[in-house]
Amino acid sequence: MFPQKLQALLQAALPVHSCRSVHRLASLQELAALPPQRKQRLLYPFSGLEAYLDRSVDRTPFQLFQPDLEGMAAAERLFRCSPSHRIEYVASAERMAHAPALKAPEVCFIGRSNVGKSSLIRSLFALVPELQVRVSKTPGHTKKMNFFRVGGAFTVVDMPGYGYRAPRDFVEMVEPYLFGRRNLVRTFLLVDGLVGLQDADLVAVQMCEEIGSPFAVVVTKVDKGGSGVLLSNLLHLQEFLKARTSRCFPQPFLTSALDYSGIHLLRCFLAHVTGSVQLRDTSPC
Ligand SMILES: Nc1nc2c(ncn2[C@@H]2O[C@H](COP(=O)(O)OP(=O)(O)OP(=O)(O)O)[C@@H](O)[C@H]2O)c(=O)[nH]1
Ligand SMILES: [Mg+2]
Repeated sequence: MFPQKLQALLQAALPVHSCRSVHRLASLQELAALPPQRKQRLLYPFSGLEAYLDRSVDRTPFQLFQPDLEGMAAAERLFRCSPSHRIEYVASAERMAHAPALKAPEVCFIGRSNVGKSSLIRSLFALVPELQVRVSKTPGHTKKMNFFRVGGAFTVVDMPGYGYRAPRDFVEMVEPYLFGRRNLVRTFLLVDGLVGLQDADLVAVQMCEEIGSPFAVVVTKVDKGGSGVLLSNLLHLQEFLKARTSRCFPQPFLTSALDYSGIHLLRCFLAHVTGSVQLRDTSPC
């Protein structure tokens, strides 16, 4: 048999789910072909809503994170694998004591079960399709803290969700991590754009404030449903954050794991807060 034919047969026999294909909007290069307005909405989803959201807010302390394309491209390079920069799953832990001893700056994603934590992380890592980040329609899917290494630059931690079908030992697992992990540089609290802030989120915000280190809010699933609901949830969120928090980054990050809105910006923010890229004209966040 010809070697090429043999290879083709072998490839046909490989399980097709071993590697996802890369979504076309996951890479900045592919966005160049989009109409300018669509590209702007995808890269800076907050900017289109700023006029509405900003009206009740004193602009002076309002800090927008709006890196240019060059900055986003530098961040994107960190989210691509190379032989000297491996992006990989490291370990899962049910207790802080079992968390891997990693020295790089760390960021973690918390939020209600089903809010889209794992999906968001999966879209951040979409340029590494062989990396498995498991998501599910069923709330309570992620049961442990999952650690992903981005070369030597930083670590991303996917947390189990709180609320409905949360692991019974959620508090014992997550609280010691949030209060005790010394290399944790930023906590991202996810809120569903269409559901808005829930009681359980208020407890999580309170906890983030008590931890005493900076955190940011990520609004998920902005592709879903009408913008009216999203807008009113955002106004409420913004008023709440302004009145009740002192550690939260004032700009919520609007994202969709489905159409990649805000994913490029969030990659850049992660790279920035972990000190992995230097951006022009951007103050420390
Ligand atoms: N339309 C839309 N659906 C999303 C988005 N992100 C997540 N989902 C869906 O929401 C459901 C839950 O997603 P997960 O990422 O597993 O949620 P999670 O927060 O990790 O959930 P737990 O692990 O159970 O805490 C899945 O059905 C996803 O497909 C999004 O941006 N847009
Ligand atoms: Mg999950």
